[in-house]
Order: sequence, then C-alpha cells, then structure tokens
Amino acid sequence: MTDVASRDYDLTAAEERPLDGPSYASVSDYVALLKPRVMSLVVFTALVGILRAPGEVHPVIAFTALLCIAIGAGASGALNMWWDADIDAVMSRTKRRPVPAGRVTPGEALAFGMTLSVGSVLVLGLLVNVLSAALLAFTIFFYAVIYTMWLKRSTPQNIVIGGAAGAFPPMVGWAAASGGIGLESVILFLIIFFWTPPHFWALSLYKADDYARAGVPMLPVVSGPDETRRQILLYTLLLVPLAMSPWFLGMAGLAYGVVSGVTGAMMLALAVKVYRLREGAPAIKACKQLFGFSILYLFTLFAVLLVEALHVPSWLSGLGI
Ligand code: HEM
Ligand SMILES: CC(C)=CCC/C(C)=C/CC/C(C)=C/COP(=O)(O)OP(=O)(O)O
Repeated sequence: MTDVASRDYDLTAAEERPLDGPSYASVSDYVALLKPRVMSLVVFTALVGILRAPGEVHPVIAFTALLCIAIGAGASGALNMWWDADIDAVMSRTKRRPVPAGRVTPGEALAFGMTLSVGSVLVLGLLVNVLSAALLAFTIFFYAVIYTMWLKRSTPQNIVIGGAAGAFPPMVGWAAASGGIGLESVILFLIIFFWTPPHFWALSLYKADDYARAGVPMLPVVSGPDETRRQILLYTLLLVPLAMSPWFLGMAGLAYGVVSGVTGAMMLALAVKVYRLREGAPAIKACKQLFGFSILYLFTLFAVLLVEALHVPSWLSGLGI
C-alpha cells in the first residue's frame, strides 16, 4: 500500500508560489473548498431538524442557525481538502481540486477552514444557543480530525464511524431551534448514519482503483468487492425499516409512510441488484445507479418530513397571511 502518511506528494506549484506574488486562486476555488454540492444535502437535513423541532423558532434565529451550519460544514470540507491534498492529488476524481492543482496553497486552505470553523461556532453560540454551537464544533472536529486525519487512512470501517459526522447536522438544527435533543432528532441522526455506508460503498466499488492507488483502506480495497456488496445489502436492510420508523412511531404522517416505503423498496431493489451483478459493465452500472439513487432517497425522505412540518407560523398568521 502506498504510504500516504508520508505526505510526499507533489504540491510544487503551490509551494513555490511567492508569498507576495499574484494570487492564482479565484472565488470559485474557495467555493470548491467548501464542497458545495455534498454540503447542500447536509444543510438541507439541518433545515429539516430546525423546522421539525418542537416550539416555534423566530425566522431570524432559524436563518442564522442555518447559515452557521452551512459555513461550518463548508469549513470542515476545506479542512478535509487541506489534510487530504496528498490523497486527492493521486485520485482521478479529486486531482483537479484547488489544493492538489496548486491554485490554493495548503496554508491558505487551512487558514480558510479554521477561520470559518471558529467563526461559525462562535456566531451560533453567541446568537443562537450554546448547545447547538457545541454540537457544531463537535461535528466539525469529528469530520476534520476523527474521520479525515485518523480513521480514513487507518481502517476500512472509516466511513461507518466517520459517517456519524454527516449524521449530526439535523441534531444541530434541532438543538438550535429548541435548545434540546429530542427522540426524533436522534432518529434523523440514525437514518443518515445507516444511509452513509450504502451511499459511499456503492461509489467506492467503481472507484476502488483510485483508493488503492492512493493507499486509502476503503472496504473494497481491503476486503474485496464481494464483501462490500454484502455489507451494502446488510446496511440497506437495516436502513429501510429505520427510515420508515418516524411513521411507525407516529412522528410523521401517512405521506411519509407511503413515500419512505416506496423509495425504501427501490433502494433495497438496487442494493440487491448490486449484490447479484458482479461482473463487467452491468455491475458498474448497478453501483452507479445505487449511488445516485441513495442521494435522491435521502433527499426525498427529508423533503417529505419538511413538507409535513410546514405550518403557518404565528408571526405570519398574525400579519393575516
Ligand atoms: C463519511 C461519510 C461520507 C462519505 C465518505 C461520502 C463520500 C462521497 C463521495 C466520495 C462523493 C463523490 C463526490 C465527488 O464526486 O467529488 C459523494 C457525493 C455526494 N455525497 Fe457523500 N459521503 C458521505 C456522507 C454524505 C452525507 C452525510 C451527505 C448528505 C447528507 C452526502 C451527500 C452527498 C451528495 C449530495 C453527493 C453528490 C455530490 C455531487 O453531485 O457531486 N454524503 N459522497
Ligand atoms: C455541520 C458539519 C460540520 C457537517 C459535516 C458533514 C459531513 C461530515 C459530511 C461528509 C461528507 C463527505 C464529502 C464525506 C467524504 O469525505 P472524503 O474525504 O472521504 O471524500 P472525498 O474523497 O471526496 O474528499
């Protein structure tokens, strides 16, 4: 396995840049450091946490909380890209990112990530509440340090444990809106936690060569594709009833029950397809379908929860709207 920990990757272009020289980075490079597409779903799940929390949250508080969560999530993405520049430089999917491509120096990415992390936690703590700020700080720490710096390079269970970071945002949102932690916010956490392995391992099955070249011990690299397919199916079998549980438990309505049942059946059918098709182009196509559908599945579940949570708040009805 390549020794990625030695960090002897070629960042010459970035490192030889004179400190007072012209900046090669554009605004879009800094936006890319925030991993905006992945983080958009993270922020959406946080919004659902905010809107489903008990009590009524003032829209300014809700907006402030969401902005801090979005900035904190993006900041953790920048810290991930700072630390992982050596890995990103050798993977075809990631080699054009701003740090390995030399448009942003590692120091700039670190400073950007740290500033936004500290800023988002402080503002959330000062303007919203301490619990949500503590949870946001913990989530950033979990993704940037526990997952990125420790687990990702050391165990094939990296994304199972590290996936907890991606599951926290609805709890952060819930805490921001209500000041507490509720059973429903824990269930939202668990849904994302059990969703992450099928989501990521489907992609890693067809990107296994990339991870092997970079020396990252992802499950298909260490235990092989067949074991990965088995684990995807097992996690999906746990995920589907768990995703329906807000309905069983009376927290969500019939619309959620029907949608989570139908989309859960589709997710399971795709996981079975990945399990059964093992060779050639149809196997790769099945993995791509499962990866793509996993994102649609999580988005749909949270979208229905969002719609069910929408009611006319008193500050609007007070205006006669
Ligand atoms: C440890 C946990 C996770 C891992 C290892 C992981 C890994 C990945 C990877 C490698 C990609 C491909 C990105 C690319 O093409 O550059 C991806 C895409 C994506 N992930 Fe995840 N993911 C995780 C958790 C999450 C979570 C928690 C969410 C949201 C709740 C999420 C949402 C997405 C979305 C929306 C995309 C598609 C982005 C696009 O269109 O490029 N992921 N994920
Ligand atoms: C509020 C807050 C701090 C939220 C953070 C949410 C979070 C942890 C999302 C994880 C998403 C993700 C892209 C993981 C992949 O990391 P990777 O490094 O394995 O993927 P890569 O190879 O694309 O860089």
